[in-house]
Amino acid sequence: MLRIALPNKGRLSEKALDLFETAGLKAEFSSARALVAQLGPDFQAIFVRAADIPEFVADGAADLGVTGADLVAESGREVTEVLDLGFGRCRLAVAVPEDSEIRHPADIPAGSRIATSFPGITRSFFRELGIDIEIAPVSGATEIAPHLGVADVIVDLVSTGSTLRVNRLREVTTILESTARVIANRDVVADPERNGSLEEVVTALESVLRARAKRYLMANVPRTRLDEVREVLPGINGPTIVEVADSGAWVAAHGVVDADRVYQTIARLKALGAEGILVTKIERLMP
Ligand SMILES: Nc1ncnc2c1ncn2[C@@H]1O[C@H](COP(=O)(O)OP(=O)(O)OP(=O)(O)O)[C@@H](O)[C@H]1O
Ligand SMILES: O=P(O)(O)OC[C@H]1O[C@H](OP(=O)(O)OP(=O)(O)O)[C@H](O)[C@@H]1O
Ligand SMILES: [Mg+2]
Repeated sequence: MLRIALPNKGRLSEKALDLFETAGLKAEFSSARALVAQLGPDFQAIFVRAADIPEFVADGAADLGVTGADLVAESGREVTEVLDLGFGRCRLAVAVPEDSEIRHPADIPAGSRIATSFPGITRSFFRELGIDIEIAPVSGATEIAPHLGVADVIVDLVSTGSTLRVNRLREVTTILESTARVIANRDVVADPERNGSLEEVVTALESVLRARAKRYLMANVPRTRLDEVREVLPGINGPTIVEVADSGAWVAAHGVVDADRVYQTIARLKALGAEGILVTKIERLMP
């Protein structure tokens, strides 16, 4: 049985649980506050802080885990990244008060105090620039530090940028981009048996991610326009064409299309005389 570490709260927690559930691995808790759950028949989930997951996976306390790429980098631990989940997208940025003269990282004077909950990444970033800085460690709400006089500069996560704006801060540069990742213990990857189970989980998760980017589209189309319909609705191996009962003039065409091209595809099908167009989500998609 593989043990999977999932974030117990915060930005990644709900999306991770939802993804596993859609992939057929629903967490079964024994009680409301349980930090351990059965995950399908073959896996066990432990619920811990996202920041602790790289450590747990590197040490083998968990075989695999879901956490941010930022937290993996900050931990400095050796783990194998097996899948990019695409959500939890943010960047780790250097920011200064709006009215600061600083335009580039190189403008940051030696001796500056930098508030951050990413001391490891911040130190190595400024070491490479050859600027001596001092870290003011914080564990959240970093954006307030410059206004309290605790720091001149911050290094923190940015997604929409609204927290920076509200706190009258301006981004100077991005240190790294991050999304949620599945990471695995190196010994697990090297062990053929456990790697087999790991691959099973990854394949299931990938099938959900792939499906989320696609839609299944069905339409009744005039038989005489089938060649053109094939161009509009290419599907995986071309559209599926189904006879419509008692209708010689019409056939049904089914195909898989990119979610962001549904609108355009519908317009083109309509121009070919299509009727009864139906679009549905796909739960899982294995090529
Ligand atoms: N604004 C955001 N948009 C998208 N992803 C984010 C954002 N903030 C954080 N993340 C991602 O989620 C991860 C966990 O952040 P989260 O805020 O849930 O945890 P935390 O700050 O350690 O804990 P908490 O906020 O519960 O004290 C981050 O390391 C990052 O990968
Ligand atoms: O660019 P935005 O969309 O505004 O998002 C960025 C904010 O989100 C995160 O904080 P979170 O809400 O997790 O609070 P925290 O500082 O307590 O972790 C991050 O630390 C920023 O403060
Ligand atoms: Mg946070």
